[in-house]
Parts: sequence; structure tokens; C-alpha cells
Amino acid sequence: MASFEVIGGHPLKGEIVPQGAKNEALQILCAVLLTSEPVTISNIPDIRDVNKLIELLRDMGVKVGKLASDTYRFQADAVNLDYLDSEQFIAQGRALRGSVMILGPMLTRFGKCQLPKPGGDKIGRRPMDTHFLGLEKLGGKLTLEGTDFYRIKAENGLHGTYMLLDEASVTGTANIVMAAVLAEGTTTIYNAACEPYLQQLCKMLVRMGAKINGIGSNLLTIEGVESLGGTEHRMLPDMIEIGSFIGLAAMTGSEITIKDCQVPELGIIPDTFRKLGIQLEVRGDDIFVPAQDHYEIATYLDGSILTVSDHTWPGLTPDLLSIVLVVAIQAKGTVLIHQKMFESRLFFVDKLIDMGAQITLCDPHRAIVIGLDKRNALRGISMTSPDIRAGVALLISALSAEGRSVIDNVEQIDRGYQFIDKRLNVLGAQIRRL
Ligand SMILES: CC(=O)N[C@H]1[C@@H](OP(=O)(O)OP(=O)(O)OC[C@H]2O[C@@H](n3ccc(=O)[nH]c3=O)[C@H](O)[C@@H]2O)O[C@H](CO)[C@@H](O)[C@@H]1O
Ligand SMILES: C=C(OP(=O)(O)O)C(=O)O
Repeated sequence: MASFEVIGGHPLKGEIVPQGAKNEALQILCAVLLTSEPVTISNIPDIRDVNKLIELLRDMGVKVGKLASDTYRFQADAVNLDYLDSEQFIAQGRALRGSVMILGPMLTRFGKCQLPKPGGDKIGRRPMDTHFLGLEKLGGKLTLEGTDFYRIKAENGLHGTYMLLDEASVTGTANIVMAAVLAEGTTTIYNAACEPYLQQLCKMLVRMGAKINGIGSNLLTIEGVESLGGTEHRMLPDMIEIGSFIGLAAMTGSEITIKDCQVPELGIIPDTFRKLGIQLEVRGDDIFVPAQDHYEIATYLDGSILTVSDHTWPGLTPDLLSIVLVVAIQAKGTVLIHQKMFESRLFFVDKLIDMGAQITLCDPHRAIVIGLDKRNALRGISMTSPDIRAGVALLISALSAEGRSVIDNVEQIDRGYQFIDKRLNVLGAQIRRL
């Protein structure tokens, strides 16, 4: 188990380039299974979850060529279906959430797939129902082994239909879209997730020959085609990393320029930080965050306490709420953080309370943060990273705190943030990997 030793209390300064998007990469990599032709993908982040998925694809028989540090060429012209029966495949499938998105491509191209319950963050229930609701509507027949192994078959192929999803599940929508592009006839998906990463997936599929209407909305119409061809694709910058850097700058009083953010794709994220009083300046495609001694949380027009909550896109992604919460600790004012989607994502606040933060955890979904307005610094402590985003939130709090902190289990952070210690040290952070 690796740890970070962090010596906090030093402002950072400089420019940082966000990595390619983790959660886009997981979708896009699975889509290479839809064609026997080559697909070249660039701006792939060098992070644990993505590397594990690339290894899984390679072990399934996909040809993988590394063309540059962030660019790979994939060709799925000899997928080994027998590999799905191996113990190794089962272990790999369990190791990350993103593995779930091989289901749609494999079912539609090869008529079958199987998978253990996928891994990923332990942040509350993560139901798979929407995935199978959609795949079964298209003609897949699901067999459950216990509650954590799924086999799905489509002996007579998949056939387009209308479906109203019970939830706008991100990975669920990706799976259903990838299945529908090669199904016979027209599929209409209502209540589809529509975040930028899904839009990216749909645009890539269209370049491969798919027919998809409604991209960017929650109503997708897909005309199935016989086969798809190869393409090239470049990943967006990671919006959660961009949000994490904005929060880091505010909390540590640092001046940071975040380069090449593709700002129009960030949706409500910049305004969410502005509501906490953080100044942001969009300069071309960069975001400049000046060093700020104070930032004050807005209230509603009637003076009541602000709530920041997660929502399906174009609302605020739940993956940024831990960061918003930690940044509020040093703001002036009070905010209610309401994590609606996941029930175990706020428990890390006990560590922040140990560091001196004023937080009341009202219930598993809601926490009230009373900002310290930088009158008192947080104290460095020893802690453990429970999940990827809480891990980075703890790292931000440690960088702002006085003295030494140790964060254990930073493999959680490495799942989604590329060489974060080295990249922040370039800006003046003092992080040592133990
Ligand atoms: C690999 C990947 O891309 N992971 C992301 C993906 O996970 P993933 O696709 O697994 O998450 P889902 O969108 O399926 O659902 C996440 C949770 O939110 C709940 N839910 C979902 C939709 C909805 O309308 N109402 C609702 O309550 C679900 O029951 C579940 O508990 O999307 C999540 C939600 O943005 C993100 O946190 C994850 O980082
Ligand atoms: C929850 C996350 O990841 P995963 O879905 O891969 O567990 C995340 O990226 O914040």
C-alpha cells in the first residue's frame, strides 16, 4: 500500500495541463471491440484503471500498439471469446467499473458476453439494472449466477426498439448505445445520460459509420448498421481533474493556470466554484485562478443557505462534490452539500473534522460545512484515502494544512489521477510517495 507524505501550507504557482478524461477513456476503449478495423486513440491518461482496461483488452485478443506515451492503436480482429471463461478474465473484470462496458459491444458483435460484478469505487450501491434493462429490451437474455456474475446472450441477434431508462446511468447508456449501433432496426433511448463523455462516444461511433441522432440530449435515436469501420479519436481533458485543480488553487491560496480545458464542455462546473466565491478567469481555452486570501459562499436571493448537490448531466457531476466540500472548509459562509446519488461518499468528512474543519454530517447524503474563512489553518494528520475523489479532496486539504500529513492507500488516487504527486510538485507542492 503506497502513501503520500504531504508538507502543507505552501502556496503553489504555475501552469498545469489536465490529463485526458478517465471516464471517457473507459467508454472509448471498450468501443474498439465494435470493429475489426484499427482504431487510434490519443490523449489517453496513464492511470491505473485505464491501464488495467487496456491490459484486459489485450488479453482478450485485441492487438494493442503504443504509438506515443498517450496514443494507442487497437485492432479487435481476432477477439478470443474463450478468454472470457478464464479465472484471469474474472479477476480483471472485478478490478474496475469500466470493464462493464465490454458487455454492449461483445453482445452486439459476438452474440454473447459474461462478466463478474464490476469493481470501482465503494461509494454505495451501484446497480447494474439499467444496463440489463436496455440490453434485454434489445433482445439479450440475461442469466444471473448468484448476484454477482452475469451471462448475456442474443442467439437471434439484437433488434432495435423504444426504451425508457429507469435511470440516466452513464455506463448503462454507453453499453446500450454500443449495442444498438449494430442492432437491426431503430432503437430509441429516452432518459439517456448525455454528459460530454457520452457525446464523445457517440461522435466517435458516428465516425465509425454508426447512425445516431440526438447526441447531447436525453433522447437518442439509433439506426442500426451492419458493421463499423476504424477511426481516430482524441479524449477530452478530464473535467474532474480540472475541477480538482480549481479547488486546490482556492484552498491553498495559489495562482494556477489550468491549460487547454475545452471550457464549453465543462458545463456548470466553473459556475459551481464561482458560487463558492472563487474567482476564475477564462483566458482563451485556459482557466486562470488567481491567488485568493478569501472567498465567500453565495446565498440564495432570499439570503438562505446555498445547497450544492449532484445531478445527472447537465447538472453537477457527483464526482466533484467531495472537492466542493473540501474547498468550502476555508470559505467564508455556510453551504449544504447534498450527495444524492451515492450513499457512502461523504463519510470521509470525519478526517476533515480531525483536521479542524467545521462540518456536520447530517446523514449519509448531506453535510453542512461552516467555512473557516482562513482564520484557522487545518492541522496535518494521518489518514486513509477511501475512494478516488475523497482521496484527492484529502490531498487538497493536506496541501492547505499546517504541518505534515500522511495519506495511505493512494492507489485509490492513482486509479484516476496521472502522476499527481510529480505534477503538483512541479508547482511547488511538497508531496513524497512513501
Ligand atoms: C466509469 C464511470 O464512468 N463512472 C462514473 C459513472 O458511473 P456509473 O455509470 O457506474 O454510475 P450510474 O450513472 O449508473 O449511477 C451512479 C449512481 O447514481 C444513481 N443514479 C444514477 C442516475 C440517476 O438518474 N439517478 C441516480 O440516483 C445510481 O443508482 C447509482 O447509485 O457515472 C457516475 C455518475 O455520474 C460517476 O460517479 C462515475 O464516476
Ligand atoms: C466513481 C468513480 O469512478 P468509478 O466509476 O470508476 O469507480 C469516479 O471516477 O469518481
